[in-house]
Order: sequence, then C-alpha cells, then structure tokens
Amino acid sequence: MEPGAVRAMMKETSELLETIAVSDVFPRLRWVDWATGLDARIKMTAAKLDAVLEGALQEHEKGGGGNDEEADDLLDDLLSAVKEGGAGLNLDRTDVKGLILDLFLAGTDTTAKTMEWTMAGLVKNPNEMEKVQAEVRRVVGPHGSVSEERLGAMTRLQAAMMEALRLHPPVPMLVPREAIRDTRLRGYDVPAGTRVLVNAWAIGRDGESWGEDADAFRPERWLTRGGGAAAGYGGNDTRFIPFGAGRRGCPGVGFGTRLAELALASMLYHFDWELLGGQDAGSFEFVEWSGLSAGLKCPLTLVVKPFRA
Ligand code: HEM
Repeated sequence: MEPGAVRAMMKETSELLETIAVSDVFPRLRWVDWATGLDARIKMTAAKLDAVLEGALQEHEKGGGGNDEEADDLLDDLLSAVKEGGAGLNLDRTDVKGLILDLFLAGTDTTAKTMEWTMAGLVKNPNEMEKVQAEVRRVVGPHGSVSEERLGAMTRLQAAMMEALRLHPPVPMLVPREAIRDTRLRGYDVPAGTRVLVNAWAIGRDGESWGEDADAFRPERWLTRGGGAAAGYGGNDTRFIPFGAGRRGCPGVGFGTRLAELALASMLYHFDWELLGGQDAGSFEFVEWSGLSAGLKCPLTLVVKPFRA
C-alpha cells in the first residue's frame, strides 16, 4: 500500500468525520445532506477507502505485502483467520477491512496527539522536562536503549502523559451515547432516546475535582507518595476519562498508551528538546484546535539536540 494513499485516505475520512451533518442535529432534515452533496461525498470517500483497503488485502494475499523477509503482520494474521477460521473467529474480508480501518481511524491520530501534548507540556515546563529526562536516563542507563519492560519504572513519564491527557483528551467529547430509558441525572430529566455527549475535556479541568490549579500542567498530582502513578486509564475514576468508560470505552487503551510511552521515552532518552529560536518557554502559549481529535492549532515544532551520556 502506498504511504501517500493511506495519508490521503485518512485526511479525507477525518475531514468528513469532522463535518457536522444537518441530519445529525435535526434527523428530520435528512434531505438537506443529500441536497448539499454531503451524501454523495460520503459515498465517494467510502468507495475510495474500500479501494485502498482492497489493494492492501490483495497485496498481502499475493504475498507481496512488502515484508516478505519479515514475520507476518496483523493483516496477514487476519487474512489467515478468514481463510482458515479457527479461534472461534468467523471473519470475512469485509470484517478485516473494518478492523484495519478502525485501527487507522481510532488509533493513529489519538496516539500522535497524546505524544504531541505531552511534549508540549514538558517543553513549556522545563523543570518537569528535566525530571522526566533524568528518570528515563536513570532507568535506561548510560548506553542502553528504551525497551517496553523498562516503562513500568518510568512513573514521572507516565504522570506527564496522564497530565497531558487530563488537560487535552484527544477525543474531548467521547463517543455519543443514547439514553435507553428515561433518566434523572443531577436534577435534569433525560428522556429515553436523547443523544448524550460527555465532555471529558471539561471534566478533566473541573476545579471542584482538580483544585484551583486545574488548568495547570502539574504531573506531580499523579504521583503517590511512593512515587508511582496514582490512577489508571480504566475509567474507574470518573474525573479522568480520556479513554471513555464502560462497555464502549477505548479497547486500544493498553496498546495506545504503551506505544506513546515507548516513543516518548526514546525521544527523551536520546535527545534534548527546546522551542525554536530560543523562545521563552514560560510565556509560550500552545493553542488547542478542534478536529476529529483535539490537537495543537499550530503543529509543535521543536529543536532537537542529540544527547550523549
Ligand atoms: C492514546 C491514544 C488513544 C486515545 C486517547 C483514545 C481515546 C478513545 C476514546 C475517548 C474513545 C471513546 C470511548 C467512549 O466513548 O467511552 C475511543 C474509542 C475507541 N478506540 Fe481509542 N484511543 C486511543 C488509542 C486507540 C488505539 C491505539 C486503538 C486501536 C488499536 C483504539 C481503538 C478504539 C476503538 C475501536 C474505539 C471504539 C470503541 C467502541 O465504540 O466500542 N484507540 N478511544
């Protein structure tokens, strides 16, 4: 699969997902989406998506997935599950396309934004950056390389990432829910069938839950006295739900957080980072931008210097 094709596919699909359809807000005005051409655009993008995914499937089926020398990848495994069944799976090619699309749409931008906001928080707070880098370099040792097994000991890094996710959850409004029965919540009546949006962004900045400095990037708040990160991502603490909660909570939480921690730890171990042109970190403002996943208005551009122990 051409990298350019995947990027174009992601861009078009993200743009569509960010578009507010009139029928989403006023279901009876379904015809407006047809009249404005939105329906046609959706159909066209779906056909393009299918063509890119079909191409990837065929390449792998022919054994030309570009990694003949390497071990099978996820797509190879899914395709053999289609062919051979097993493990109680009853997958067809359409299921495989859906799964791959899910991974791309739900897993790439969100993980990248998590890393970007963590780096932004650390660059803007050089003291925190120093502490996290000291920890990563101590855990890895002078001439090592970062590995997954060592991440558990990097509690300051975990705390910095949690703090970034508290302040800038990449999916700020989670996935919409629908009330399945008439409900009364904190004095509000929510009739059955109402679409309910949960604002994880606002919950993460609520002064009652997080104190007066709720808007400040302060990773310390996640560290217990023993030095470990105090809360998990499971959604049990309803003040912190960047991965949602309950049955429809993010199934990629373990994979996404490990991946982001691993990449961040490597970046922080091997390099030192600062703002362009010696800009003052304290007065530098990072502005949020809405989108399919909430990121920085201007991409984070940093100067990188190799670190030698
Ligand atoms: C740090 C990165 C990530 C963040 C912040 C994130 C966040 C979220 C959130 C907030 C939801 C909605 C949960 C809810 O409404 O309760 C969600 C759903 C989902 N996520 Fe993630 N996610 C991340 C990474 C991933 C990865 C790496 C994958 C796949 C490998 C993934 C796959 C999914 C899927 C498939 C859903 C839909 C689940 C459903 O509707 O049942 N996510 N994610």
